[in-house]
Amino acid sequence: MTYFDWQQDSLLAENLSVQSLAENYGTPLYVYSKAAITDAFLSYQNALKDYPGLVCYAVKANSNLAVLGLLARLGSGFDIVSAGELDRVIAAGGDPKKVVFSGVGKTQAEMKKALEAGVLCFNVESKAELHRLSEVALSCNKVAKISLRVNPDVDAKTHPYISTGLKENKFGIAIDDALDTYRVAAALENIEITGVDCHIGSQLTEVTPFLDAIDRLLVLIDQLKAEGIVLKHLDIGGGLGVTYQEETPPNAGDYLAQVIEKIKGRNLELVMEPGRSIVANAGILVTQVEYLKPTADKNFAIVDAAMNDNIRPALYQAWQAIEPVTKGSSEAQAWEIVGPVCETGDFLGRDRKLAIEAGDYLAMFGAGAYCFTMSSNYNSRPRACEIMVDKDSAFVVRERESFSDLIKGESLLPISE
Ligand SMILES: Cc1ncc(COP(=O)(O)O)c(C=O)c1O
Ligand SMILES: N[C@@H](CCCC[NH3+])C(=O)O
Repeated sequence: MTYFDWQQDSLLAENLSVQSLAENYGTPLYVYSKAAITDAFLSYQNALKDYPGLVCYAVKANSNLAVLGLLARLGSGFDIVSAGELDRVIAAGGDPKKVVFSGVGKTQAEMKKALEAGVLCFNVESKAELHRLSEVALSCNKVAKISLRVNPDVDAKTHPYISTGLKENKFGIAIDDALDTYRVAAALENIEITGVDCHIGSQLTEVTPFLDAIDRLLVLIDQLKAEGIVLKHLDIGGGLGVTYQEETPPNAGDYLAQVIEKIKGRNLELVMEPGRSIVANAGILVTQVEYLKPTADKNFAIVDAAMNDNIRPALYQAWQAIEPVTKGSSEAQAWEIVGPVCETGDFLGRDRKLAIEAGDYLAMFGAGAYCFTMSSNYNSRPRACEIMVDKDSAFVVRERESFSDLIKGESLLPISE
């Protein structure tokens, strides 16, 4: 099923006209499809029907409460990287006992909060973190369940900024140090070893790097077993890619079938942390063309969304499809789709062949993941409104920010003579 589809010349979000949504709610506007999120989650969940496992949606991809609440009701667990994300999960009705806590820089306060909430597991990324976690757990009389995030040194073959499993990356514990670090963990107070974890990068379009990483972890799991450290779960992280342009990533079912084939018979519960593959193609960013500015060199279409709304093109040269939401009859030309922000890098798309006029609405696809969550107020731009569509209904799931949101917490200096 397609969730953003064309009916004659008009783009629909489920059953609703995107043009009408833009007119009603204003732009820039994020539009999410409830059915798209549900189906993407269920493709993971269904792959686990004959194997014990837990899908822990990576909150960082899209942390809107409505998204988290929807996934919580479907039975999802969550992968978090901050106390703020834990608070969001709880506020959305998620179960902290299904939460894994990742991240290289957990503070003492964050550890305490997560211990008190009773999270399922801490994915520990260094020996120093292990010592700190033991101290914090001791001080609040809790036992911290842990897995070590192992950096298996495999090439995820993705953009260098979103590759995390090579030894030069800051993430995880080098595979060669993992055994020793588990021995340290086994001797620490208030620490219970429950698993092992790896996350080698994001937007992977092949299964091989995942399987290579798992092979390395299985060797480690056997070595640990020989020392009497028996792991209950294997967390394979997130990272499965999506189609933005012409990528052909495997679907979740095929990917998980290969993972399960590799680990079956080992009595290991499977944990995973997908983010992008659940929400990316469940969202679009709708923007209006403010001005057309043809120049001798290039044609610029200046739109009302900018790098502060979606920084992916500026940050990773990411390509996301852009189309007018109502197809007109004007002639297609190549346009640079740029925002109003005062940066040369403020572009959403380059050299796009489009038939557009000032006032038209454009949809940027693949905008459900790592778009709103990485948005900012740069240039004092209020963040966009987010809505979720469910068949024939639309719900505002985050209001457009106002000037008072922009200056919240700020104050003028007292006047001194
Ligand atoms: C530890 C961890 N888990 C899960 C994810 C989610 O990854 P993705 O959105 O690529 O599925 C990330 C982000 O890459 C991550 O850093
Ligand atoms: N923000 C990145 C993904 C980062 C993954 C975080 N571990 C993107 O938009 O592609």
